[in-house]
Amino acid sequence: MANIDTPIPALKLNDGNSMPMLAYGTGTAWYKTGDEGKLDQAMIDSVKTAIKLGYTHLDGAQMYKTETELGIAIKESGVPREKLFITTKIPGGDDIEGALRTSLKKLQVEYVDLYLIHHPFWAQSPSDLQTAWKTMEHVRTLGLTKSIGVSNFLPTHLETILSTASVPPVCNQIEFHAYLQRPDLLAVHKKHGIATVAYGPLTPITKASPGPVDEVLKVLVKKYAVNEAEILLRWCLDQDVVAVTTSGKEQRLSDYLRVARFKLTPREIEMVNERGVEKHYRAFFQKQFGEGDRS
Ligand SMILES: NC(=O)C1=CN([C@@H]2O[C@H](COP(=O)(O)OP(=O)(O)OC[C@H]3O[C@@H](n4cnc5c(N)ncnc54)[C@H](O)[C@@H]3O)[C@@H](O)[C@H]2O)C=CC1
Ligand SMILES: O=CCc1c[nH]c2ccccc12
Repeated sequence: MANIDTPIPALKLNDGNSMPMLAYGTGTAWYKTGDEGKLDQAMIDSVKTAIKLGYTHLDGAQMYKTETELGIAIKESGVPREKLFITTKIPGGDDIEGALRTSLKKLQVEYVDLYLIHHPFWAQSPSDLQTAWKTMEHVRTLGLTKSIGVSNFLPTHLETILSTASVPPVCNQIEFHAYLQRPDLLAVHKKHGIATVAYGPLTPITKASPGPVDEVLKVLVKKYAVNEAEILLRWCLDQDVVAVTTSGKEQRLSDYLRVARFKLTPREIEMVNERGVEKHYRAFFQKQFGEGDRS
């Protein structure tokens, strides 16, 4: 039974669909480096726990090699398909329709809610991205996904696909937290009505700890009687950014849901932002961005 007394808000997307603003991720903590066929029962149990607690937005990817586990958990949860928001991602631009059909089989669903191009770094030329985006539009028309979007795209990649797109991406899933605020990229999102979806939202208290936002977090933790993670997740939501987090610990998953119960003030968001820009930290795709790049 769901333990949410206050529902997680949803964000309206530019194609009219809605996305729950807190997601459970099946990548970090769960992705496999080895044999995809070896089932991870701990992950299945954790996804079922998350769904039981009230998570409806589940973030997957072909690259994580965990779509089969995600599919089993969804099926065993007993929650009707239409109550869930399921995302998965294709790593590159080859055979997008075939890759999506394979993902759907593993996920044991007829359609996903959101299909993303995981990153743009495989493309050799702008036309590679444009061709891939046309195929994304095609799989949406076929009804294999309700919405289409991208991940880890920079302004130049977005402008490239937008210049030939019939349907714009609903979102760009990016690393986003107090130490990687990416104002230029978010301005492009805003200009085109593209939602920002944050992965790595807890980085300031995990990989990049200690740091300059710690003092502000301490004050806000006391004021709202929650923990640091919840402040960081709420900091996303209060800037209209969807947060994708994860944990194998039921208590943490349960705690995160308290984000629905409070709001930060504009001044509190600003305080986190002001201290956050004092430090730069990128956990993912460092090689592709290059040392010290802040975009
Ligand atoms: N599109 C992309 O390229 C990427 C997408 N993702 C997606 O986002 C999801 C979440 O990514 P993360 O970086 O893991 O998000 P995150 O920054 O929310 O970190 C979650 C991790 O922090 C740990 N944690 C939580 N509270 C903690 C505490 N107080 N102390 C120490 N550790 C704590 C959790 O156990 C979990 O392992 C992934 O599972 C995946 O679905 C993640 C990375 C890249
Ligand atoms: O999506 C998160 C980051 C990432 C990029 N490549 C891989 C491969 C396997 C797991 C995670 C990732």
